Amino acid sequence: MAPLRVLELYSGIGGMHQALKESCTSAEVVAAVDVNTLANEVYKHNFPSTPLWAKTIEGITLKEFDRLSFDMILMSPPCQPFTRLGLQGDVSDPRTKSFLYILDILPRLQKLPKYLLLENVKGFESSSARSELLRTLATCGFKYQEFLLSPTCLGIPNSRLRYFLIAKLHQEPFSFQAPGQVLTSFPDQDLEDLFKDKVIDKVGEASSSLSSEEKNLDPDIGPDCSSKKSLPKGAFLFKLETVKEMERKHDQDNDSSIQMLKDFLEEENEEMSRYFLPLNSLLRYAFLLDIVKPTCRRSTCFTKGYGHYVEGTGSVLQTAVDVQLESVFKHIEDLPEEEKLMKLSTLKLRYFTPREIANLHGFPLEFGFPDKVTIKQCYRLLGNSLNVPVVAKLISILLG
Ligand SMILES: C[S@@+](CC[C@H](N)C(=O)[O-])C[C@H]1O[C@@H](n2cnc3c(N)ncnc32)[C@H](O)[C@@H]1O
Repeated sequence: MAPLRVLELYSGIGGMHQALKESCTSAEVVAAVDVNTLANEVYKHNFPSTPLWAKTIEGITLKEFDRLSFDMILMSPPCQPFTRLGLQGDVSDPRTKSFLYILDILPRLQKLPKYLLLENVKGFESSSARSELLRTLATCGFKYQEFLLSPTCLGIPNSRLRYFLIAKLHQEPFSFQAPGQVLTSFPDQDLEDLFKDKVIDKVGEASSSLSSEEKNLDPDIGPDCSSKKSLPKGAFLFKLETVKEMERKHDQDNDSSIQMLKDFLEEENEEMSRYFLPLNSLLRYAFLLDIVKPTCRRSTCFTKGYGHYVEGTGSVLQTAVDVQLESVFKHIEDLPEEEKLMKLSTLKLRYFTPREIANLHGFPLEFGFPDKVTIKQCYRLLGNSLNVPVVAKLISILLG
């Protein structure tokens, strides 16, 4: 059989392409489209033979689309119009224009693609853009299924709750299809559970199977710390964390179905010193950081501001593994600044390296960044990207 002809829209650094490879599908990406010059350079570095269209999607004509004669669309449209802490401009946000253009083009194609996969943030499921998408899919005769999934459901110690839609044309419905419901686990994960409580009955309602962190987590910005700040002082055990949050973290760290972070970490060496948190950040933000050890089985969503903004952009790593976090933070607020800093420094906190984030995202070791890309730029690009094994599994389900 001829390889599937795949069109990758909003291709960024190529997370979708990587997932397609990992899914072992016989496929060829016939065009990858993105306007971001730097992302395109990273894409080219890793997928040199793929035709890269460095232009806006709305600049591609119907004729050009038709000429590509693709069987599948993989796409991650910009998320900002749908994030909870964003302005939620939805369809009126200019960044949604290209997506609406795709929806307009789709029914007019000479040959409709057989398959479609879309990734976006949690929040998309209750947007008007999603309603438009479903309307277009119905017009064209697609069967679809929606999901809200995090890498934790594949045993990966990273929260990155994302909306996914898979759709196929003129075929039998998916065997597990749950119309009008957003599934929060993969269909082969205990089917019984799936239909008992692992669905969102009405769009936008959080399912009982999501962890409390994932229910509250802002998909792009990370946990909302402002609510913690407004809690009465007595509610904090230490580090502005509620007992409930600490229990949740403890439970996650004891969940042996999830791997330990150490499996994803680079070896500590002198080079790592550049990832240590600057002292002023330590003093200012220590109470708000999500601090994890290599033996933890969790980390919060790494966003594009990681390494630049400290608060809520992703976990930091405690490399002094024998130091007790609780003892460092005990009564620390009563200490003079210098002593506070001395205590905090004993934790040896550092940022995860871009390679470590790429590992958690499931990019293989051979995936790399051109030398000219700075660390900050790597964080930005990775923060915009996706979890490869989650998408690879969805592609397999879609084609299965
Ligand atoms: C959420 S990111 C997708 C990242 C990608 N899946 C990856 O693995 O890196 C959205 C991407 O869409 C691109 N983009 C946004 N608006 C666009 C448009 N109108 N035309 C083409 N690309 C666009 C951005 O440059 C960004 O790289």
